Amino acid sequence: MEVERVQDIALKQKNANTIPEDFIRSQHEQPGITTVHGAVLEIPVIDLDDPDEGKINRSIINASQDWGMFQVVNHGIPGEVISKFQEVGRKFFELPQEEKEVYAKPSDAKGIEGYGTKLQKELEGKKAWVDHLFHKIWPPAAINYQFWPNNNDVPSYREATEEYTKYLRGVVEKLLKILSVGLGLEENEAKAALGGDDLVYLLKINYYPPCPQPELALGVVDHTDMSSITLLVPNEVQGLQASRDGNWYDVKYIPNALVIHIGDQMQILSNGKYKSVLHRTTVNKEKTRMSWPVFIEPPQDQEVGPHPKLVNEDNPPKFKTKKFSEYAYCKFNKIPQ
Ligand SMILES: O=C(O)CCC(=O)C(=O)O
Ligand SMILES: [Fe+2]
Repeated sequence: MEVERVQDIALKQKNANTIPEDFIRSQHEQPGITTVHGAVLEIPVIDLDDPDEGKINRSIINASQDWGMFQVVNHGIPGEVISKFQEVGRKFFELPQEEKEVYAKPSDAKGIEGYGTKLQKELEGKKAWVDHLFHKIWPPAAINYQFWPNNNDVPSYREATEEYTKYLRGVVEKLLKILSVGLGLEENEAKAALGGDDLVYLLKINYYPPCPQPELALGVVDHTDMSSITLLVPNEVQGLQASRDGNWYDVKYIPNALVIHIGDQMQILSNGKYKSVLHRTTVNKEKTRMSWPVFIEPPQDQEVGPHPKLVNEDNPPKFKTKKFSEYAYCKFNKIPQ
């Protein structure tokens, strides 16, 4: 095995009560110092079953401009569909290490699908307290089943994940329509400009083992998602934080709610009207935190830029138009866009 998994490091450190040096963040990042506690500001929670549709639409549009993040409840995905989907993901991470390694991202493979741990070089010398499994879940032609835990390793993984995907697609369609109308476009125009029915749903399962010094470490470090939007379900352990005006706020855990992030491609499409949210995750001393973001991404060859109907002489484009693959390459390699 080339990379040491955080899950293994956590087991070794359990009795030491300390974390290895390369997980200790600099002071300006340490959650123990930088989190605003008892915050008055709260990320909006939106009821998708509210009889007042205008209110739902306005709340989503406002939250996307203001925070770039919100939670939705009564979204139509049954609680047991979410629980089963989460249970099979948890079962994967409970497999013996060598069985998980079968699904590891091959080091020479293009793309990011597979089981993995961020390499140090990607994080400027610091390590993040998290392992992950990435694989696509939609559309069917884009799926690589080699990265889905098979039935011998995790029974029902495929059924539970497909069931969740089916319901999630309904929520994605709904949100993209609302966001499109919020820009003054026809309801299908935002989706069409992002890749239409070729939009890729990329699942990531994050596994954050217990961390002896959670105030010094971070799970996923601060970033914006590259996606158009991201829909996420966490487990019950607090950890997600959003940044606003330079401060970090906890995103309250609400059972069965979906957390929605506006990602970079939606910010670009909207010419900056919607904000791609800066966020990060903290870890817990006793408990394992997990989360299941699904990134709704343009296909690799899709050109994305400010929508032509939103730019003119008075409103020049604030972002370049480029292929999603090129955007992703620049982001990974920290090349200015
Ligand atoms: O774990 C979470 O709640 C968020 C993770 C995240 O932001 C990511 O994986 O991009
Ligand atoms: Fe993220």
